[in-house]
Amino acid sequence: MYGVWTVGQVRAAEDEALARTPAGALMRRAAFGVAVAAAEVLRERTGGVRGRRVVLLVGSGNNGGDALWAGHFLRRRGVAVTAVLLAPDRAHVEGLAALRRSGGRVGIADRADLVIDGIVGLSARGPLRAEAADWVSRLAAPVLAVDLPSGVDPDTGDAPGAAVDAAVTVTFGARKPVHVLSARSGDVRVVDLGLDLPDPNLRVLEAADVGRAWRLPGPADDKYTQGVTGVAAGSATYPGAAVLTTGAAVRATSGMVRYAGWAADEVRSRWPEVVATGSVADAGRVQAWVAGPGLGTGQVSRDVLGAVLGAGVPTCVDADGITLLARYPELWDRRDPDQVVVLTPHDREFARLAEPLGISLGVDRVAAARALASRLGVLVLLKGNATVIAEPDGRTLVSPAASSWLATAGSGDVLTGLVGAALAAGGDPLLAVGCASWVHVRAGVLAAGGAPTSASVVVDAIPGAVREAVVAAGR
Ligand SMILES: NC(=O)C1=CN([C@@H]2O[C@H](COP(=O)(O)OP(=O)(O)OC[C@H]3O[C@@H](n4cnc5c(N)ncnc54)[C@H](OP(=O)(O)O)[C@@H]3O)[C@@H](O)[C@H]2O)[C@@H](O)CC1
Ligand SMILES: [K+]
Repeated sequence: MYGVWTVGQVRAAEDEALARTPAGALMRRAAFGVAVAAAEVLRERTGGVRGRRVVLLVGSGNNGGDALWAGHFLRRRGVAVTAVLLAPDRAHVEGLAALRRSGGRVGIADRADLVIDGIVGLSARGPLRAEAADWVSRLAAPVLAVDLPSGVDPDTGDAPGAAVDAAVTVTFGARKPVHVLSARSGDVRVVDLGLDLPDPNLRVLEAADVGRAWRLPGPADDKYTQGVTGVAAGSATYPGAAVLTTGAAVRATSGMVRYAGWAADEVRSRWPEVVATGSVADAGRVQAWVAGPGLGTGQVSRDVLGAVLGAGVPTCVDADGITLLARYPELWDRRDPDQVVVLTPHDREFARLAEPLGISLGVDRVAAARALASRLGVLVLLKGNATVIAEPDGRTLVSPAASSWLATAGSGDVLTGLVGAALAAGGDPLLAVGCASWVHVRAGVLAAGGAPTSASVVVDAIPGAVREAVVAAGR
């Protein structure tokens, strides 16, 4: 698990560190880290360092100062360095002097093996200004971003205009939200500045965390004790949603999965291990229900959702289930107040539910997810390229922006099944949902293997993803 801190938190910690270190020392440490990473990228991409060409895009602040100092360190390793000053009269004085001392040039960029983006860092506000945006839109070489990709908001990951698409970002002291919320950050490396940081604002699960938390069968377990997942999904029109949601739960645990709904025949024929019935009332005992994918929004679907919410176990509500909750808020009265409810909306479903409550999605997805979680007293998993999982008390996990292979039909149904299985297995619901999301992302990557994939293949990749996590945890 690693933490993510807001710009405000990092600034405060940096101020304290600046006060106890000699002037310029933190910047040189940061810039040295940039130079080391740049040399690595040059070696990986061109086979060497000496004689390679690096262009620095230098803005008016300390981010530009970092780039200039990094240019100075790269010059010492025989790299040809050219600095493009976007605000020549405000360029960092010591950094520019150091670059010039070591033989770096200032001028117009020509061909580059690597561009170092020092346009703007933590003081970034709004879209890039015209000249910077123009440079960014013409970039052809791979980019190493200093602290964060310019053009992306540090706290929300939003890119309101032209923005750097970094291969690598070297950040300082701590990861900030941009590094997990925007895929434009590329591969993120952190240079330690010895900052004294408070509790993180967000947390990110890693393979070993998931492997430690995932429920594995022990010698005393049978099919019931590992947590039975109930699935109320699918309809005559959408039997596939039932098959995918149920399948994800089947693949995620060795315990039992029950299905209740109109697609019982389809589910049985694809997953013979599932106990399938026509209604929630006949389904038998489960430790968690999932409801919603392909369920429909008619009166019967409404009754199904009410039955699930009142069943006295944790519930995950997705897709049509969310639409029903938005349309018929009285369904909340059916909820067992002692049981956790997880909602897994995409943006439109989020808006359907949140806007009547005065909560809009906007660019700050973390704030929006937290607001809805707190307002409804539920756990909200807001799907997106980066997935945000917020609890009513504010604890928040993020599954970082990664590959887009999971943007495929039925992918959400798979996630719902995984969440159900993780909830049924017990433990801290936030951790359970975070683990389900991690497995979903990883299964998506394994299923794709660099080429287009589909939800059924993602379902089949779930055991491989769980195995990776379990191995990482040394179990
Ligand atoms: N503090 C520390 O301990 C350490 C800090 N370090 C480094 O300092 C960085 C923060 O530096 P910083 O605060 O000097 O500002 P920075 O981000 O370079 O911005 C420069 C100026 O750009 C402008 N600008 C704003 N928005 C813009 C836009 N959209 N498009 C174009 N321009 C825009 C705005 O100037 P304005 O023109 O508005 O006057 C702003 O002042 C941090 O990210 C890290 O790299 C490291 O050395 C480690 C130690
Ligand atoms: K930058």
